[in-house]
This record gives sequence, C-alpha cells and structure tokens, in this order.
Amino acid sequence: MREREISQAVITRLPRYYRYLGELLEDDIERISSNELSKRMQVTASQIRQDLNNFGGFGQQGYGYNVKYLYTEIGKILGLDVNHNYIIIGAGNLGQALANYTTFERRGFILRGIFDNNPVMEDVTIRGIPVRMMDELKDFIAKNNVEIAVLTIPKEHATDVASHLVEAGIKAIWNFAHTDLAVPESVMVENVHLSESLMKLSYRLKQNGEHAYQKDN
Ligand SMILES: NC(=O)c1ccc[n+]([C@@H]2O[C@H](COP(=O)([O-])OP(=O)(O)OC[C@H]3O[C@@H](n4cnc5c(N)ncnc54)[C@H](O)[C@@H]3O)[C@@H](O)[C@H]2O)c1
Repeated sequence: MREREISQAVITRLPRYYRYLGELLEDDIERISSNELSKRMQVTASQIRQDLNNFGGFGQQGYGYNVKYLYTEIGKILGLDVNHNYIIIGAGNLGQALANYTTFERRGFILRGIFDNNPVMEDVTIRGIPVRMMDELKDFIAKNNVEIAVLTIPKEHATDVASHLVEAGIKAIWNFAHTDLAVPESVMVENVHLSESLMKLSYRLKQNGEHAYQKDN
C-alpha cells in the first residue's frame, strides 16, 4: 500500500467510510456497490469511487466492494490494526466521560491511566482505574508505553502540561483544552472543539429560518 500518495482530504474522509463499513458488517452485509454506499453516506458515488480507488482494486465491476476487505484495509491505513495506549489528564467532567466511553477500547485505544493535580482525586477510581497525581506522569508514560495523552484540563494549564508530556516522550496529544499547543513537529496534536460543531448547527438552524430565543441582554 502506497500511503504517501493518498491526499490529506481522502485521509480525513476515511474514518467516516470506516464507520459506515463497520455498520454494514454488523448487519452482515458482505458487499455493496458504490451507488448503494453513496445513498447511505450521502456522498456522490463518483466521490466514493475516486476515494476508494486510491487503495487500488477494492471494487469490482458488477460486484461492488467487499465490505470486510475494505473495512480491514481502511482500518490498517488508519492504524487501527494495532493497539494504542493512552492516558487522560484532567479527571473532571469531560475526562471522566471519555474514560467511561468503552468503545475506544474496541477500536484498539487502551486507557492505561488517568491523571489529575487535585489531591482530592487521588486514588478515586474511574472504570476501575485509579486517578494518579502528576508527579507519577513521566515514569508512567515510559513504563506503560503510552503513545497518546488526552488533555481535558483548563486551557490555562494546557501549555505547561503539554511541555511535560513532550519531555516524557509522548507521541500524540488529543487536545480538548481550548488553546493551540506549541509542541515539536514530531508530536501529533489533534484539537477537538465540540462548541465549533454546535456553532455549525446553529448556523444551519439560522439558514433554515428556525425560530430562536433572543439572548437576554
Ligand atoms: N474541546 C471541547 O470540545 C471541550 C468540551 C468541553 C469542555 N472542554 C474543556 O475541557 C476542560 C475540562 O472540562 P471539564 O468540564 O471536564 O472541567 P472540570 O473542571 O470538571 O475538570 C478539569 C479537571 O482538570 C484538573 N486539572 C486542572 N489543572 C490541572 C493540571 N495542571 N494538571 C492535571 N489536572 C489538572 C482539575 O483538577 C479537574 O479535575 C475545560 O477547559 C473545558 O473548557 C472542551
């Protein structure tokens, strides 16, 4: 597989293909045409053919796509054929919600530890995992082969914590703190802003002329 030649735009669409193909598998659907997939995903059939042609030979005239094969291959491209150890930093509302979301484990993301700097949280367990204090962070990352840190702490502390993570050899940060992190290029950062998604929804409601409650001044 020549992954280097796949464009970034295609890569960003892969998780969605992966999700839909996973649902087809759960429904015991073995093959699907690009037209059928197009209807389900609301993407044009030609976009699907173009995207999936990047991986060569997956679709066959008159047969369509072999769902299991495509799902497996896209999983490999996304690095989902191996496990990734991760930790959560910030055991508050969001950190706990993510820690309790067991579907990540099914995808191969294994929660190894949860950290916080509030002594009240020390040894509180979330899904059987004890909350640890930050002084254990560096050793823990090295000993447990942790690749990914999820940052669910207030933005004021994010820069400082990110630099500790870099020092400790973390490879990737899933950043929920609302701030851009300055880390070396070798460390991957994926920022998540749920409120931006909500704003897009608000925009669409507005375009649709939906009634909205006026804000109190
Ligand atoms: N990106 C998003 O879509 C999104 C969505 C919701 C919340 N957030 C942000 O995520 C953060 C967490 O939200 P929450 O509702 O869980 O808050 P919270 O107050 O419930 O939890 C934050 C936790 O971080 C811990 N903490 C603070 N500083 C720390 C440090 N230096 N090291 C380790 N732990 C530290 C606190 O003790 C607390 O347990 C907030 O900054 C919030 O703005 C982002």
